[in-house]
Amino acid sequence: MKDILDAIQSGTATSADYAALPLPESYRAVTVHKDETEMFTGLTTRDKDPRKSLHVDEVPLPELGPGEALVAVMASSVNYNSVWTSIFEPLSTFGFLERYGRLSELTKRHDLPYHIIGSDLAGVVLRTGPGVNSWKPGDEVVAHCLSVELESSDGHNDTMLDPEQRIWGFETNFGGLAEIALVKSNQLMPKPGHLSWEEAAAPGLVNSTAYRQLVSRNGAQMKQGDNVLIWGASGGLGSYATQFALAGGANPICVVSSPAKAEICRSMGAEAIIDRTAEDYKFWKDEHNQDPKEWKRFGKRIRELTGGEDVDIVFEHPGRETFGASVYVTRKGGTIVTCASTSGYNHEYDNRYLWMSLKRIIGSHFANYREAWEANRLIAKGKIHPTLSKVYSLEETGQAAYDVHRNLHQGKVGVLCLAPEEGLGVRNPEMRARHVDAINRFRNI
Ligand SMILES: C/C=C/C(=O)SCCNC(=O)CCNC(=O)[C@H](O)C(C)(C)COP(=O)(O)OP(=O)(O)OC[C@H]1O[C@@H](n2cnc3c(N)ncnc32)[C@H](O)[C@@H]1OP(=O)(O)O
Ligand SMILES: NC(=O)C1=CN([C@@H]2O[C@H](COP(=O)(O)OP(=O)(O)OC[C@H]3O[C@@H](n4cnc5c(N)ncnc54)[C@H](OP(=O)(O)O)[C@@H]3O)[C@@H](O)[C@H]2O)C=CC1
Repeated sequence: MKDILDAIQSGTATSADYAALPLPESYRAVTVHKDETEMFTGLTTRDKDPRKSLHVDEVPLPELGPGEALVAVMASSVNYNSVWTSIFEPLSTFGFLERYGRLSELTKRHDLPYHIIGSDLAGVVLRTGPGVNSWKPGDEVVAHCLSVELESSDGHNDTMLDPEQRIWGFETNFGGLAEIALVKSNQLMPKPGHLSWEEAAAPGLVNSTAYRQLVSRNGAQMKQGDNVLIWGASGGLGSYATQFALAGGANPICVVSSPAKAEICRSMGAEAIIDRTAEDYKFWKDEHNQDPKEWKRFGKRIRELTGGEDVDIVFEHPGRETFGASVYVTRKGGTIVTCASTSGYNHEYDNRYLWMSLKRIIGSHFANYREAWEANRLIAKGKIHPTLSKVYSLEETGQAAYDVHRNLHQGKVGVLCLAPEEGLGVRNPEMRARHVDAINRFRNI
């Protein structure tokens, strides 16, 4: 592993040098263990502690198959799907690995008693399998997390519709929170040269998801002037949704839960901000009943901030706690676009406000190949910036996931894998200098 790191750090190693480097037989990786899936039984979601279930293990290097690449991972990031994996909710991810393992001889590799997690990476290609022509050892890359087989016609217009669509590092093994990762080569994209390894690894999953959800024709098709209500506007998804709204000429209405988070949104350029803690919205009177008066109070606040207008689009992901309010405050003919249910997946809303006002609910999940590429291109062009706040070591991944689970973080939380320190890997310092304030906006707050 030291030789690999030396080659990356040298800045002069050629593709042939990388190809000649021997690969280690094993590497360090963040895992959950199959024999621990019941460890939190009886605890509330909040009390399930990722620091107890996430391990750093020495694991054997997987065999490289056709169309695949092994990547030396310099940095990765924590996504909420890793939190779900670590607390074994809503399901243990070992069921996904078993199902994938039944597909073919090659996919059997994924069905193991440990799950190497992580759905983002920035690093360097070490080896490519048969049939890979676009990438070679030594290429500096990021990887998006869409894994598809593409053997069915269903996925050929929109790769997210492939019946064998999976999220790498969540529904497949050999994820990015590790020193080496196994990906399909069509997950690879060029690493933006103006970013360090940990900055480049931060946006991938959430940026691509927010792009499809808000911008793409498969999502809400946001346009100039739209009022866009963004829940968790300084969080993982929300910090990119806010940037897309601002860059696309829309008017974000940012919902956050503290003055510090409100300040981050303001510094991104948002003007309409609602602190949900300060304003103390209680959309649920008790476990079973919502309070439409609170939806109305929330809607009135939005109207105050927009000069009397309702929202064209709601960027939804909190789920059960907010969904009734989201449907209510959307304007006639508007769109609620949802990709998640952090607070519970059995949503309740008053359907009269949906059909009588001709609103639409759109389900959205990650992004297809093209959308992920376009989202990464916006990062590479400096139009959208990483929202990295804090960086942990691989050993501290449990703590990093705990921070995200407990909503103690801002934006994105990074993890150094092979990178010995922060700030390495910048290849275009001139471009970086032009954007450095925006790149650092979320740091250390
Ligand atoms: C990028 C980052 C993303 C995120 O962070 S997202 C947040 C984290 N993700 C989650 O929380 C999602 C976790 N996943 C799940 O909870 C489950 O994964 C799903 C609920 C999405 C699906 O559950 P399942 O049990 O896989 O699906 P089923 O459809 O209930 O069961 C599969 C069996 O049901 C059959 N079936 C499917 N549709 C129908 C139908 N319409 N009529 C009859 N049967 C149906 C199938 O064929 C299959 O059958 P057979 O087991 O024999 O293969
Ligand atoms: N389907 C897909 O492709 C994807 C789905 N997801 C899912 O989306 C969800 C959010 O992910 P991500 O943005 O990375 O997570 P983060 O935790 O980084 O951000 C979410 C933010 O939402 C806000 N929030 C959380 N709970 C509530 C609540 N009950 N009511 C109102 N606001 C709330 C919080 O902001 P504040 O406290 O400031 O209000 C929080 O910071 C997760 O469930 C994740 O699994 C994520 C990426 C892709």
